[in-house]
Amino acid sequence: MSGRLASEYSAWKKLQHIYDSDKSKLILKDLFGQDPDRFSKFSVEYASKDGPDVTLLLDYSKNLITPPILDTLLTLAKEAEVETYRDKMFAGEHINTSEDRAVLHVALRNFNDFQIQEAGTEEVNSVLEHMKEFSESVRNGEWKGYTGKTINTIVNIGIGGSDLGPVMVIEALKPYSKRDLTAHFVSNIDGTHIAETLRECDPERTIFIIASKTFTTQETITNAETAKEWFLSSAKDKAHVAKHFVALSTNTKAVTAFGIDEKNMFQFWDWVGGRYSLWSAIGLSIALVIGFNNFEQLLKGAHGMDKHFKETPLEKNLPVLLALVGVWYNDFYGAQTHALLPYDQYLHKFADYFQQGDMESNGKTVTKGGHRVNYETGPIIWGAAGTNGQHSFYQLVHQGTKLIPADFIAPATTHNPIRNSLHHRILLSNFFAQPEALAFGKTEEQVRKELGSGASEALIKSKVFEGNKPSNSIMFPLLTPATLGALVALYEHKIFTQGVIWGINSFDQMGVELGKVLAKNILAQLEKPEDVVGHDSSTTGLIHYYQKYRKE
Ligand SMILES: O=P(O)(O)OC[C@H]1O[C@H](O)[C@H](O)[C@@H](O)[C@@H]1O
Repeated sequence: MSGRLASEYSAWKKLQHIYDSDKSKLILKDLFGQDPDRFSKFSVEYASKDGPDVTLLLDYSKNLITPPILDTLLTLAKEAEVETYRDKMFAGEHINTSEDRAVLHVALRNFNDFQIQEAGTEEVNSVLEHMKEFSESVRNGEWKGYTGKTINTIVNIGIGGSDLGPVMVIEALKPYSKRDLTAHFVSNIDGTHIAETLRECDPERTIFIIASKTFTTQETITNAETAKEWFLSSAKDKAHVAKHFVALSTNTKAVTAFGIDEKNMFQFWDWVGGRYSLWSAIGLSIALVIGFNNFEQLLKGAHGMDKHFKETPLEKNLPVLLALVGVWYNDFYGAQTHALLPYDQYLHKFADYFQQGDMESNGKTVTKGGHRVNYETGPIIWGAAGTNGQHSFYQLVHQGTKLIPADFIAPATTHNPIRNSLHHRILLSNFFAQPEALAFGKTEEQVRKELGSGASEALIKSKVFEGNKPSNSIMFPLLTPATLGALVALYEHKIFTQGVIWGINSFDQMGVELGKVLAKNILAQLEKPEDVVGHDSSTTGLIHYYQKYRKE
């Protein structure tokens, strides 16, 4: 994050040289054959030092690396001053330079451990206390709606970072949820989203959580106004809004202007990036659904990983290792994407969540110093829960022409050990088999032997698996709140580390602005064809097509 071009580091040049000269020798089958200890050399087990017990195993042995390559990658991290910038982040320095802000999501889950100097951090505990009181009173039925009934539904209205984190966590921690409290999430401006949700809500028993850091996001404010209108069509009296609407924001003025009482507002601060905000007041829906104690466990699990990231030498540092092997494929092998493949149905939103987390953070073309990069930055993140992906896109991962590094993630035990864990054993057998198949493939000789004489050459060729496809495997005993916290923090710090190496600012999102501005301008032109001015012929043609059919 020094803003230097990564390609100027001597370790980068060395890596390029190694790649050019040794690429053909980097064959997983051979690397494993040559070194029976490869797994123990290239795996690390993380155990939390204090707080809730969390253990995580990272096996990165199925990567196209050797000890000298890993050493050079570690040198690259040193040269890029990953440790210095990490310490700057924890110290509250304004490492988000374009917005002149600190980056302190770690302060939200700090529990007074690290010394952090930044205005607002001293208020973290009181906001947590407010979240605790509120979530408990809703959960235990003390909080009543305007007709005196208890609350059975919450609707979080927010988008991007004010939506994806809570959605992912609530899905992931379903075993801990209060089953008689339904949580809905409305994000899209498409009226269908709120209309379909409101059909399932009873105005007397629903709380709307308006989640927006800025409280200016068009989608969220429009959806919130629609929800308020819908609510008031039953409740009539505006005074009832206080029982049914709360806000999560940094913008007190806009919240009160919307009509939400300041005491129903849960504050956070500009040093919390949207995509890093699930740990803040934005996590209120999480606390409501899984209970405050479990929310706190989530935070503590993340804090354990923060400590690990902050205090562990780079060669044993999980986020750093994940980041470095990622850089190896992204920048030297030319891999365009990175797949997140959790073998846990509860983690089915994990890849969606980190699409924003990673792509909004590291999808940049200029360094902090304003230079255009001459290498690749953030990868395209995608994925789906195993085994579903196996029956759709794995064909391409196994036999397609692209190199797709992947992280396989699985819990050793399940919350649903039905049929004596039969399902889980089958799930895990796939979790073990897929990285093995990707790495080691199936040779033409094997196929020939299997098919016997008479098989056509074309058929033989089509059944060959070239192998040598890299992956990481991450395992943990069970998906608990604390484990999930650690897992999410692991990826957050991976993203940070890569951003530092690439010299970019991982904490702004200028790339989302242009479309917003153009949409605002177009909205004002939608009424009449003669208003449509200042566009290219394609955009004009599309708007005219809409105007032919519009009914309102
Ligand atoms: O929380 P809000 O201020 O409503 O922002 C919601 C989202 O919208 C923006 O366009 C950003 O790209 C996201 O980073 C942010 O999470």
